[in-house]
Amino acid sequence: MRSIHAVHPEDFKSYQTDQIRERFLLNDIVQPGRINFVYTHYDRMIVGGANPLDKELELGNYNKLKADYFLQRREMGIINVAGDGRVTVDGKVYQVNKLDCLYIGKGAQNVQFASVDSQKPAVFYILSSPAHASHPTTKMSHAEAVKVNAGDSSTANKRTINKYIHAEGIQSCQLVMGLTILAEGSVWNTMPAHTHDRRMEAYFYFDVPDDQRVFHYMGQDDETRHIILKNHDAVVSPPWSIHSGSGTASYSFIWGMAGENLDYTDMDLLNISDLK
Ligand SMILES: O=C[C@H](O)[C@@H](O)CC(=O)C(=O)O
Ligand SMILES: [Zn+2]
Repeated sequence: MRSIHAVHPEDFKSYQTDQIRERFLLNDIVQPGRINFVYTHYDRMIVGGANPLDKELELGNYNKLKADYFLQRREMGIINVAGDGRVTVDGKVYQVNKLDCLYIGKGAQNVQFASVDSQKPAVFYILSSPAHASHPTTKMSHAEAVKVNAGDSSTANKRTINKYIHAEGIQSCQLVMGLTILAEGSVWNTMPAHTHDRRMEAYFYFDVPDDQRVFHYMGQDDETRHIILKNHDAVVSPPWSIHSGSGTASYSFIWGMAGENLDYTDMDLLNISDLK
């Protein structure tokens, strides 16, 4: 499990393209037939992916966690972004199809990931943060997620925000998780932009056509930078940074946070006209 360390906003101002990519880009989490994780030092959020083919993939233990098993002191949120899949938690099987979410509470010891059809494999995006209590393992389908319509086609930011793990949804210790789908012809997410000093955030872009890219914006509001992402790339957003993107085509993305609170609406909104 690779680690990434936290970056100071003053240092970030001098970063060039390579350094921005090295410190924030998680481009290696989805690999065929593998399960991969990156340990971030942003609220100790672990970001991962599981792409099972013919064989199911077992959630392993990692030296870095110094735990008896992965979820001994952690909780986990999983969203499938591809073919039909199954997640088994301590012997109980959950059907997790595209855009469905499974929350696994602290204390679950055995977790396996499988694809229903290896020709159309599942891609499970995984977040895990430290947990102090055990909340029930809960599945929420895409249809059951709370939906918020945001933006407008006249500003190319019409999108539907789907909330799964949050204060009024699936209960957790600190994980907040959901996904946003851009309407056809809309390309801007999270604009107007915001920060939330109380929570880190990670974005994972999916359903980005192979020959298209997302320009993801980072940095303090008066000192922004961009990083260009392809399908299945994730990017970490420090608490001081905006996180917003514009694609060369429509796309979807999973957002996930950990930190002080579970309140989705705790955002410091920025004026577009103040961005630099
Ligand atoms: O803190 C919340 C997150 O940044 C996202 O939920 C924002 C988002 O999906 C959007 O506006 O499109
Ligand atoms: Zn945010």
